[in-house]
Amino acid sequence: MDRISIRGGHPLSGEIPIGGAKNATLPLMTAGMLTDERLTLSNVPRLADIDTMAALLSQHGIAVEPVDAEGRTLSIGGRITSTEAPYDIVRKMRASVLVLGPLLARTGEARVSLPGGCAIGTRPVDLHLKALEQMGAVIDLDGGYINARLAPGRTRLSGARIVFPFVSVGATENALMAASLAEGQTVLVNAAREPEIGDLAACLTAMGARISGIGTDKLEIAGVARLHAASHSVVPDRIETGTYACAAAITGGRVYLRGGRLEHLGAVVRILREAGVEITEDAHGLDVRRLNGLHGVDVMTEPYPGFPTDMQAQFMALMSVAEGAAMVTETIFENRFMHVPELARMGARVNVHGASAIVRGVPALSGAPVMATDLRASVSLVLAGLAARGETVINRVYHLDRGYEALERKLAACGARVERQAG
Ligand SMILES: CC(=O)N[C@H]1[C@@H](OP(=O)(O)OP(=O)(O)OC[C@H]2O[C@@H](n3ccc(=O)[nH]c3=O)[C@H](O)[C@@H]2O)O[C@H](CO)[C@@H](O)[C@@H]1O
Ligand SMILES: C=C(OP(=O)(O)O)C(=O)O
Repeated sequence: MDRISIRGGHPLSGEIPIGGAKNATLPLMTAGMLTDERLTLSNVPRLADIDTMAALLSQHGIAVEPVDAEGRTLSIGGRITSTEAPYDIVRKMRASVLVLGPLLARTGEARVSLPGGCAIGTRPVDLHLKALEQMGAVIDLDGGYINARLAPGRTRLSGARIVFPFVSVGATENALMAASLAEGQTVLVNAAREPEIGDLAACLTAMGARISGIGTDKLEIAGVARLHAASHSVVPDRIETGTYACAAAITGGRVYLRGGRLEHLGAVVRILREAGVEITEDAHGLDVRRLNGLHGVDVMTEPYPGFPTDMQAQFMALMSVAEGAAMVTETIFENRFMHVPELARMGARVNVHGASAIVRGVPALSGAPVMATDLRASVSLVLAGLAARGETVINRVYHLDRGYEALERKLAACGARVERQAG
């Protein structure tokens, strides 16, 4: 297995290109199942998760073909030939459950492996299932699979008023896609407002869907009988942007994040500024630098526009070298502090009490061999390694490859001493 080796202590300086968002691309690819015509997606990041989704779509009979040499523009299309999403693919990536709404809407049936838990939490899909049941699906769970079909006598899903008891990004996406082809009006109340939802809604609109309330927590969808071909450019990755902003800050450097957008960062900008990071925007990206010391700032993860859980680990790495203390509270996932013991091995002082961690900043971290069990935890160790004295070796690089394209090349181009070692 590959490893990443970092020799820390070099302020980053230079430019980092921000790619399209993984968490926008995955649902956008499943939206390609909503029509027999072609959906062309550009600004697609080259990531392991995108390959996994392409493999899943091809299992359903949908071809995902690169249009350009680099594979950043994908053409998605074909007729659905199988309505089964097998365990072997779904277990690799939870976002696979996003085929459920499109399969049901298009064919009236779906058999999708239950995604199961993962390192960060149990992550049930009950809200996805309830929403689809309210739209006329009959669902049972059997042998680890979700078996879904239209209720007897129905030929299409039907519009419904769906009130989510709490915010779920994935359940909002599945319901939004299903509602686009349902008969009649659907209202999604307490819908997720993440920029990736807005991006999906914009793409569906280009495909002929009738959606209002985009960007708010109440989406109204007037179902249409069919959707058609469209082209869509994927929104820039706000989590990649925030991660590299933390990289600049933790090394005391300055980077230009080409393609980064302030409007999508939500609370991250305010919190980073409070911590002593300067962020300015121009027409093409963000200039991020740390002028003086870092200060401890408390954060609590929340649905967008609050501070994202996908930035919690990176921010904790930053706080581990800030002056003073910071309380980091995780409210979205019950087990998202796996980076804490690894950061502690590098000299960070962190105490976890239930859903909160108290981080007491230290003057310096020291390099160590580390590993993590999920994507953002892994990248938080990369950030810590960039700031630490000596060498840090990060194992289980495949987690990073799920969500960070060319991580070591992007960092090395800004002066980081980082390399991938084939294992
Ligand atoms: C591919 C993708 O976009 N992944 C993101 C998406 O995951 P994902 O869509 O899985 O996250 P959700 O917003 O659905 O999860 C939020 C919370 O709701 C719970 N829940 C969710 C659905 C459900 O049916 N029942 C239930 O209890 C989850 O366990 C979690 O505690 O949003 C998360 C929260 O911003 C991010 O961390 C993930 O990076
Ligand atoms: C948790 C994440 O992804 P997923 O929902 O695909 O596990 C993430 O992107 O940080």
